Amino acid sequence: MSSAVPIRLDDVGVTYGSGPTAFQALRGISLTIRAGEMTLLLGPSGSGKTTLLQVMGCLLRASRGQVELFGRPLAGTDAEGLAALRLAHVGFVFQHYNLFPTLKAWENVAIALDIKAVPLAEQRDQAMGLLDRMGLADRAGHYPSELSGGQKQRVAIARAMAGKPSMILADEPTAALDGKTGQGVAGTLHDLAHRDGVAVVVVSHDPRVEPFGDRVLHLEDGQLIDDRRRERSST
Ligand SMILES: Nc1ncnc2c1ncn2[C@@H]1O[C@H](COP(=O)(O)OP(=O)(O)OP(=O)(O)O)[C@@H](O)[C@H]1O
Repeated sequence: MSSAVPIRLDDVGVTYGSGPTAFQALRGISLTIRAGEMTLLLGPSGSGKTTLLQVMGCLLRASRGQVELFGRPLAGTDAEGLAALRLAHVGFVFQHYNLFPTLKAWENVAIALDIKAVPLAEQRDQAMGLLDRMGLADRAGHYPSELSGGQKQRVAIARAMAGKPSMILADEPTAALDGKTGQGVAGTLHDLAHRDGVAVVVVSHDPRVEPFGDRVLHLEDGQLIDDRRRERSST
């Protein structure tokens, strides 16, 4: 894992559209995301949380300002270069899991290893190891439809971890889960930050996730209005 800062943004703006319908979704965001901690991104609907996560994950280019991933400026990096950076550094977790329904749990994890060109023979072992870590060893041969929401989200987290990413970006990972299950998933993400040194960034509306954040960023109208660090996580 690189020792450089995972993500640095300097005066980043994102404008959707152009002309009279142009909309500024992000306005002058400057921040640094650190490894080994879980950063929460909170804010009202439409405040720009997903847009900011997409910029961090190299899915969306900033309209202005500088973005650096592990010390490397993204300006001037072509689409292929951005895709390579994503593959090397970023794992994504989504609200609705985005698992392949026709693949078993371990195959859903292994597919991320396949993209990373891990030899076939090792894919199953690595996928099983990750599922074991998520407490899902006995569910490895099940299809997503046979898993609970929390189990599906843990498979999705195992898949996100499969490429040994330096950061995990999660968009509303607990929104579809009941309270206790959501807290369990938030705890898992917190653990990945602290035990594996991964930079975890979680967009959430879910107040139950808040205690798991080491740092809480508040966005409003595309601007960062608050940036607080917790002394100690409650987990
Ligand atoms: N592709 C797009 N084209 C035009 N406007 C967009 C586009 N994507 C997002 N927006 C607008 O940009 C603003 C920020 O959207 P974004 O999805 O980042 O907010 P959010 O804080 O994640 O919202 P939510 O909590 O509802 O998911 C919103 O007003 C949204 O309507």
